[in-house]
Order: sequence, then structure tokens, then C-alpha cells
Amino acid sequence: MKNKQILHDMFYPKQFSKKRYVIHKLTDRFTTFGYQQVETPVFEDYDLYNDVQGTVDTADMLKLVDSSGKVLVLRPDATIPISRYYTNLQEEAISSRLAYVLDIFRSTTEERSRTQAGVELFGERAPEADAELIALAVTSLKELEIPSFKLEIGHATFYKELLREANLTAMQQKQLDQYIQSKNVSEIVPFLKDLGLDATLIEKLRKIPMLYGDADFVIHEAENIISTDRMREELNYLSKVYQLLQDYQVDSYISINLGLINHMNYYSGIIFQGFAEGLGQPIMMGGRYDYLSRSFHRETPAIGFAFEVDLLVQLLTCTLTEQEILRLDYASSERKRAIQLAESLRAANLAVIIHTPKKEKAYTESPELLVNADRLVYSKQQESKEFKTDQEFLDWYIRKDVE
Ligand SMILES: N[C@@H](Cc1c[nH]c[nH+]1)C(=O)O
Repeated sequence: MKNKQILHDMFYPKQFSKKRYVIHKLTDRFTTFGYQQVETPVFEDYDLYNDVQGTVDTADMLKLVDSSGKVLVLRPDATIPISRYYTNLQEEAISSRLAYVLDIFRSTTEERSRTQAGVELFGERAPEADAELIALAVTSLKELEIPSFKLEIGHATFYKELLREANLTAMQQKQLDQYIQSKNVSEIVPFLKDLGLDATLIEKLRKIPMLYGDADFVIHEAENIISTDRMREELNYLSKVYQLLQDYQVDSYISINLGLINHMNYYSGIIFQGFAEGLGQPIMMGGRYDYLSRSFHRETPAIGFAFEVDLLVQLLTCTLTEQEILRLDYASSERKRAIQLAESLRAANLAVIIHTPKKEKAYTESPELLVNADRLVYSKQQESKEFKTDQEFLDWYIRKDVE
């Protein structure tokens, strides 16, 4: 049976090279969209999360106590500390586009820790900013060749506007969120009737789980349930973002889902989640969180997303070519020469192991080089080749895989 206490599953070399590839691709792409990478501490004050409203449930955090009795948590979210960092340092001309690759620790996830790669964009509230950020997410997934993925775009408060006057308790709201998320239409109506809500309001709320799919259809249908100016403004905003995504030519990867619920409740506007075929959980999530920074005593609009790196690694279909490792052996008189040869190869970014016993199974297919006083003998499986000088070998070996 799988041990559920395992903190982070071991990544073996093959898997890890996939993880490294995913991280490399994502961070390179983030850079080309102007994001600069940051890192936040693993251990954080419990109070940071306790004070910030609507963040990770305190029960889900992994806590520890330091030697002075102070309660710390293992970083349960990246958006909150990065938002605090940006808000506090705003005057010091730091970039308003920050990226990260960080492990996130939550006791609710089976592995307890997972790697997220994400971006946060501060200081802008405009459909153009949202569209560019969403286009970045799509471009990244396309480049990783993630098969059949979709991004669902919704809104954190659109349907909650309908409930303004209903004064639901937090528990009731949570229950309703669950029904909407699971599109459990048959339970929604009796639940809302029991709460004594007005029949027209119930009728509108009942439609929410159906507001998903093709953008033009959803936006048109959503117009029929609008009851406040705020709802109209937000729907127009969403529609503008969608038009921009058409210009980015990524609209075929997008669907609108006004019943989308994100678990972090710092979101205040557009939200999104990415899904890949055959995987029940989202591979990315994000959204606009314009008011989180109020907790840090300044207001800065912001939007961001995070990819679940470990899930992307599972979905990777491309085959990565592993770097071959040359095993270098030498006649005892040639030790110094062999060491220098290894140095030259490593300077050209090639992998070399000097004089190791040939017992590891993984290396039985590795090429070998024997350095003798009068010649160098290269062999790989059945093939072998001889060289008179070190330079002759280096010239050949360094270029052999380059067409
Ligand atoms: N921090 C969010 C993802 C996100 C990044 N930026 C905005 N949202 C999460 O872990 O779900």
C-alpha cells in the first residue's frame, strides 16, 4: 500500500530530467514575457497567513515551532508572500512582473508538497494584462506539447453578486460553491428554497452551472441573468479579454465557465484553471486578486497563475535524449593526460567519468575511452575507433553529434 506519509515522492534520474526540462521551458518562456524570477523563504510566520483573510485554511498548513516558541509554517502558497514582498517594496522600483518555481506545502494534498511554477503581475488592471498573462499560460502548455489541454476562464464574484442581498453564512456559501462546482443542479434548487430565497433569484442561480462552453454562447446566456451594474461591467471585461485572446490566436484552447470555483478565496475578478485530458485535477490555476494587497496596507491590482509542475511532468509525451556519459580509463603512465582530457570534454559540456569500475548496469551501454601512451581507443557497444592524438579525439568527439 502506498505510504501516505511520504513527503515528496522521489524523482529518479529519468523523471527528474523531465522535471528539469519542464522547469527550464517554463522559466525561459516566463522570461521572454518580461518576468523576473524570485524565491521566497520556506519557513514563514504563521501570523502572515492568519492575518491575511481568505487564504489557505489554517488547518491545511504544516506548522512547526522554533526554539523560541514561535509558530512557523512551511510555505503554503506563493502568491501571498510575493504579493507582500511586492507591496512592501513598491517604492524601490522592483519589477512588477515576478516569476517563481517553488515547493508549496499543504497537508490536504497527498504528497504534502508539490512544485509550482508561476507568475504574478502587479500594478495593472486591464483586459490587455489579463489576456497577455493567459496567452503566456497557453503558449507554455503548447510548447511543452501537453496533449489536449483546455483553459477554463470564469469569474470569482460574478454569481456571488446575485447573492449580495441573500446574506448567506460562510458555511452556506461553501455548500453552494460545492453544488455549483459539481454542477449538481438537482440539489441546488431545494437547497436555495430551504434558505428562503426569492424564486427569480433561484432561477438565475440554477443557470450558473450551465454557463460553460463556447464563449459567445456563455456570454450571451449570462446577459440574461445580470442584475447589477457590477455584473454587467465584469461580463464586459471578460468578453473583452476573450476578444483579445482571439487576437493572440489562442481562443481555441479557451472555454468560459461561470460556475468555475477556485479554492483560494483571495480572487476578485477573472479566474482560470487549466485541464488536460484524462487528469481529474487542474494543471494550473490562477486569477485576478486586486485586494489581497490591502492586507499589507496598500492597494495594488494583481493577477497571476501557477502551474503544477509535477503534473506536467506526468503528462509530458516528448522523449528527452539523455546525455551520454563517457567512461575514461587510462594506462597508469597517462593519468595526468587523462585528467586534462576529461577537463577539456567537461569544458565543452560533455559528461565524463574517470576510471570507475564498470559495475553499474546503467553504464554498460556508455561509450568508453582508453588512454594509452601511443593511442586512444574509443569504443561503444560493438564499434571502436582509434586516435593518435588527444586533439584528434576531442575534435571528433565534441562534433560527432552535430550535423
Ligand atoms: N497561488 C494560487 C495560484 C495563483 C498564482 N497567482 C494567482 N493565483 C494557488 O496555489 O492556487
